[in-house]
Amino acid sequence: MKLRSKILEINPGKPIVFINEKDAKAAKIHPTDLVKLEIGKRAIYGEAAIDNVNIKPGEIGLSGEFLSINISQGELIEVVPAATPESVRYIKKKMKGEKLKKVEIESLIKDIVDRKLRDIEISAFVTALEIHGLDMDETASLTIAMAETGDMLDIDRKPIMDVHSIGGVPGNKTNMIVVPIVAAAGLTIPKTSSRAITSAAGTADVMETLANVTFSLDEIKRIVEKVGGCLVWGGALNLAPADDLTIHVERALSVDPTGLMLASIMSKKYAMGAQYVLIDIPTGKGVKVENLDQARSLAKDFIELGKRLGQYVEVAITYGGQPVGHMVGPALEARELMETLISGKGPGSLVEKATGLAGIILEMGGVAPAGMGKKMAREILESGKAYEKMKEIIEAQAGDPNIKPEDIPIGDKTYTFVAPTSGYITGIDNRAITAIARQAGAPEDKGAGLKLYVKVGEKVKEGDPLFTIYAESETRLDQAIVVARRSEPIKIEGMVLQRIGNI
Ligand SMILES: O=P(O)(O)OC[C@H]1O[C@H](OP(=O)(O)O)[C@H](O)[C@@H]1O
Ligand SMILES: O=c1cc[nH]c(=O)[nH]1
Repeated sequence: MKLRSKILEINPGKPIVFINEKDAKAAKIHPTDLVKLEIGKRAIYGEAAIDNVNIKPGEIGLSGEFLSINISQGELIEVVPAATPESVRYIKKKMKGEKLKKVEIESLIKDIVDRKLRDIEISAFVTALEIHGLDMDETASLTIAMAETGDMLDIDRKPIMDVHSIGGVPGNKTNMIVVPIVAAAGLTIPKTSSRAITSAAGTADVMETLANVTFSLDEIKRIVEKVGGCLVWGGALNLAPADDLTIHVERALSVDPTGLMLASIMSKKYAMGAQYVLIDIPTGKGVKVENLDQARSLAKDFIELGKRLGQYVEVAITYGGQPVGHMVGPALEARELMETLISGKGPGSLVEKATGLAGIILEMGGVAPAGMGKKMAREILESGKAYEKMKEIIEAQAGDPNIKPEDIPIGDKTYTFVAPTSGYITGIDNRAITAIARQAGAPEDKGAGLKLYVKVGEKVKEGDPLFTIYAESETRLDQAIVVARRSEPIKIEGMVLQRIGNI
């Protein structure tokens, strides 16, 4: 059936094809069906929705997501129901726990990128990976397929360094301090980040409170050639384009299957042309990797995958037993890291982790002698050189380089929890902290999150503040308070943990 295009000024987050019910019935198209649009020799795909208000018979409404495809207003388009993609069979194969072949993985990734697989099928794929995993051959095929379905950055500088955290720990704004330290030392570090997956703030969400994170590859190249580094959102570029489409589903489920995580991270590093990559694996209770054995095994996988991609990879297993620093949520984290960069001092956990990671990269890149990287990283931070470099990066990414931490807007609806009893902080529940911050609206509401006043091992008196929740709406604040009351985000105990007698 040929219908006339009507480009709509709406962006539902995925390509939606709106059809009048009369035409839908005639063409045998049902709501949520996959629809194929034939425009000359091109075929593109979207999900069907019925709209009798804005779309007349003979018209087809196309959501803003189709704009990049170069369709003009009023163009005649052949609209047909699409056949079920072959890759759905491969998803079912993985659901049964079978190994996928390279060609099957390539076909799956191509179908995700071409939008032939809808969120419902991608979600089944993510779930199958969460349950059955991928072996190293499958992971390598997935990584290369994810990278090669997109563009590759080609920067004429050597060496190209990169850093990536597997995430999972609340308040992990560390790489926003690592990147300016490394770039200030003269190394090139084109850092791409994803938005939050399981946490309340991905690095791209935090950076977005300070500058633009959405650039084309040419723009990234110009930024990196000018200032030596960047902090951009991987999903904005046509770089490993399947990554953001799968992350969108992972975020809703708050899962990050290991094989997909390896491919997601390493495909972005591969596409950016990184030669030396440092991977941060936060390890501890309530994060993605809970013990050292699991961390070492994952480290081996990253190193092996790097070898297959021609990259030199090192891994830092870092302490993830409680949040990094005191702030959780995009704007709050941005305030904390900018305060740290400006003063050269900050919470011990943040400064230790950032200078430790940056130090390893400085040694990998050959600008610091072995064993001296951390000291050099700390000097760069304390001397203000890292802050000066961050200002350059913010300016190159169209932000205000002179922004003050207190100018970064945070939620004005707040609620503070206080210690119900005196004692020592014996635990901070990472999962509960993330759940509270997300319920408060993070990462979408940039000002939402929470501020911790205490860390593990510290002493509190009854009535001392433990943490403040920040939200941008009363409703979100109330919901976050309920989540906080239901969980025990901060554990306080006296020095006597248990009394046992009469055994
Ligand atoms: O904690 P969750 O949300 O699961 O993980 C996602 C975060 O981890 C990585 O951090 P970085 O960019 O290396 O700093 C990703 O890019 C993203 O920002
Ligand atoms: O970029 C990232 C980070 C963690 N996990 C992923 O899947 N991707």
